[in-house]
Amino acid sequence: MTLRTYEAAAKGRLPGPVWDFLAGGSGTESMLTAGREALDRIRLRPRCLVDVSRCDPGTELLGARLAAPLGIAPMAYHRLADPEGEVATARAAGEAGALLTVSMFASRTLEDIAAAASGPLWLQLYWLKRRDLLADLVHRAEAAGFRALVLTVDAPRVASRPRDAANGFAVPAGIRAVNLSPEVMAASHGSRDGESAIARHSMEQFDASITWDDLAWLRELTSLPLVLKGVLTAEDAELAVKHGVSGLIVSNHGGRQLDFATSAPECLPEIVAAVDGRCQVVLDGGIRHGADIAKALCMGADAVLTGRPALWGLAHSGAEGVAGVLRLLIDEFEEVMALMGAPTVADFAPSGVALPTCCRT
Ligand SMILES: Cc1cc2nc3c(=O)[nH]c(=O)nc-3n(C[C@H](O)[C@H](O)[C@H](O)COP(=O)(O)O)c2cc1C
Ligand SMILES: CCCCC(=O)C(=O)O
Repeated sequence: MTLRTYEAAAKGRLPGPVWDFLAGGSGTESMLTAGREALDRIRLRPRCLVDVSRCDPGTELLGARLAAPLGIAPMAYHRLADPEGEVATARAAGEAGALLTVSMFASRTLEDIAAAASGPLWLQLYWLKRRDLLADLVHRAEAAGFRALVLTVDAPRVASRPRDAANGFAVPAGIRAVNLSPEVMAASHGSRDGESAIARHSMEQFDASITWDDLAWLRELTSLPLVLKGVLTAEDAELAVKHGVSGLIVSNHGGRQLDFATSAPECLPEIVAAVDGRCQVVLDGGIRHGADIAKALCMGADAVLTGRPALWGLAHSGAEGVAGVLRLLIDEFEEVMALMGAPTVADFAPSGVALPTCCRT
């Protein structure tokens, strides 16, 4: 099996509009390839005659032990890909020793997901106008043993996504964001020609007025560490650190938000430099090979998240498929460690990559 085989199988199994929702991007879809192209242009600089008879891909992220610097990015509605949804994903992530970030729009309850998980869980939030619902989710996540909150900051609204608009995409009736009340999620259901229900819902329910000052409200609710997802500039990384965040996820939202943005791998070096060790940094978007993990670590990331490949695995064969996808990435990463002369994650340094000019600070 390769990731391509999982992808082809998922495409074959899923209804066209669901596939388009998973695979698609915003605007001209320029960002579906931009980050990937930047990653491909980064070359590895291996060292030789290093003892690599034992390679240990293990690491720690916000105090949690991981089998490798790898996690699953937050994605809404895993039940689109498999009836067990996030419960299957959580089992697989636990088995692989990877982090799972659960979307606020998960299609299984936080409690069921936590019961199936044996590894660390983070909960992702969009800032809803209904702050009482955010507070409820945060408290439930704490009680269920989630380790961190991820606030997605690149989506004051869901961007225009031409495939979803053309399909009049709506979340199918049998699948719901069960952690939120049906009234608040109603606009996500019910197809209308030429319009994405997901985008309509976000215009109705997301609070697009929040600013840095509002983070204090979230921080006062909980002692869980706060991670911001979707930061793409040194300026915002600096502000985030000043506001006491514990981590940043450098991300283009898988090409689904701002079209023509600087891509996440291009921004990573400037963000790592701005943060200067004051919080953890995670790269997300287009991670498709173990070598991508090595490249991210060399540029100063602490870990990476992979998105769509987990859903391909889920559509292919449920928990087993997700575990297969994670195993592929981790096995490839271990091989890259050996061939790079980097037996531990700490051995990946800036000198391990030759960066194209687009990725330089
Ligand atoms: C189907 C789908 C649903 C997503 N849902 C969310 C979400 O609920 N919250 C969020 O912060 N990001 C969401 N994302 C973005 C991912 O977290 C991540 O940034 C992106 O998928 C990573 O790129 P990759 O798919 O190329 O690995 C979603 C992405 C996809 C493909
Ligand atoms: C309202 C669901 C939005 C999830 C999503 O598709 C994304 O963040 O890309």
